[in-house]
Amino acid sequence: MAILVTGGAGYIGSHMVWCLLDAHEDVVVLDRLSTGFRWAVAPEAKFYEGDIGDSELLNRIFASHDIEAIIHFAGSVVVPESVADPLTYYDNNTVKSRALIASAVKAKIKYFVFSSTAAVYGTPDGNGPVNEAAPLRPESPYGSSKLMTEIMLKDAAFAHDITYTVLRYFNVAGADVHGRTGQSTAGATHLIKVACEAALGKRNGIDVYGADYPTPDGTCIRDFIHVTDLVNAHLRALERMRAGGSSIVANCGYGRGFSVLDVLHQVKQASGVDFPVRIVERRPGDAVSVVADPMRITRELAWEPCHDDLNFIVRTSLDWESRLSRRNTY
Ligand SMILES: NC(=O)c1ccc[n+]([C@@H]2O[C@H](COP(=O)([O-])OP(=O)(O)OC[C@H]3O[C@@H](n4cnc5c(N)ncnc54)[C@H](O)[C@@H]3O)[C@@H](O)[C@H]2O)c1
Ligand SMILES: O=c1ccn([C@@H]2O[C@H](COP(=O)(O)OP(=O)(O)O[C@H]3O[C@H](CO)[C@H](O)[C@H](O)[C@H]3O)[C@@H](O)[C@H]2O)c(=O)[nH]1
Repeated sequence: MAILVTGGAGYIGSHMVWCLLDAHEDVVVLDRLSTGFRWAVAPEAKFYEGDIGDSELLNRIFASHDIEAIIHFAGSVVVPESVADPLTYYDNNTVKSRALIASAVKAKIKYFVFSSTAAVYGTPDGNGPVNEAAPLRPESPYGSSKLMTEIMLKDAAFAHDITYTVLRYFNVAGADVHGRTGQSTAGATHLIKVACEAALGKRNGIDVYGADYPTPDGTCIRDFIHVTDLVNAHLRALERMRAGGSSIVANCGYGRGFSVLDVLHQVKQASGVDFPVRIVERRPGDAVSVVADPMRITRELAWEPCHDDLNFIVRTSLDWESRLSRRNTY
């Protein structure tokens, strides 16, 4: 049987594809290549270029492959973009996920893993780590669009014979330790990616969006998880469901927060480049501090992170960024 990876040409999805192939799984990828790249998909995976909302294409995929599970990464991922263009986010993340879930139910797919986000929590109460029972108060259309998909999945699984795992990612960063893939989107907005571009001279420094937040150094705090640990959690989720585990929602993070300035300090140290840092206005939609309580994933999925180290995360990101420069100058 095969695993269908939607968004498998994107940053996290392309790592998932390698991880599944390394575990000797058969992999089918569906991606419309809006932010992903065909070259990022491992050659051993079967690739379909198309949209998750195209139910005819999905029917063809289900007819051609014996799909056991769907791991659903495809979506639009930039928080401020969702604030500026909410309806596009609701369409791509919610409406099209509904179509994908409907196709999965119709085809009697057994297992579904969904990429959700810490953005469903908004700004958690207090400064401590947030667990899965915390109130769900997204502060951006991006977060709301993902929360709606979580709700649809829960209701669909109640009514139909499908088991799901919702993984709420905190801030994903780093790159494949073998250098096979990494974050490659041009004009990226993610902090570590932008900082690495600045370190390698691809940008003229970095803007820090607000240094007047109620945190020790005034900048926002995030829990950065290495992408390899993250995709391994998906593999654990699949194994757990295959062993009869019931539907579950789990945070994916390490449980430790770093401020924006902490991260920039690490990137400067690891690269040896003192790039310019400019403090500018706050960015709409940013929560102050978002750190995971990883208890559930550790316990239920027997997940053991291997790369809980900001310096390692930054170094693999820098390595990938250098590879990308060489690749683009071929
Ligand atoms: N990067 C993070 O820090 C982070 C954090 C939390 C959650 N997530 C979630 O993880 C998933 C993957 O994120 P990413 O960082 O790899 O983003 P990405 O933009 O690199 O990957 C998304 C992929 O989905 C494809 N895609 C988008 N809409 C599609 C559609 N309608 N049909 C088919 N393909 C489509 C894109 O071409 C791209 O290859 C997303 O669902 C995102 O919400 C990411
Ligand atoms: O050039 C930059 C980029 C980011 N930041 C700051 O760095 C922090 C992290 O920002 P990112 O854009 O890297 O990530 P977000 O926390 O906004 O969002 C990410 O993590 C979320 C989960 O917490 C979502 O899942 C989302 O998909 C993913 O983009 C924020 O305070 C942001 O204002 C800067 O100061 N300058």
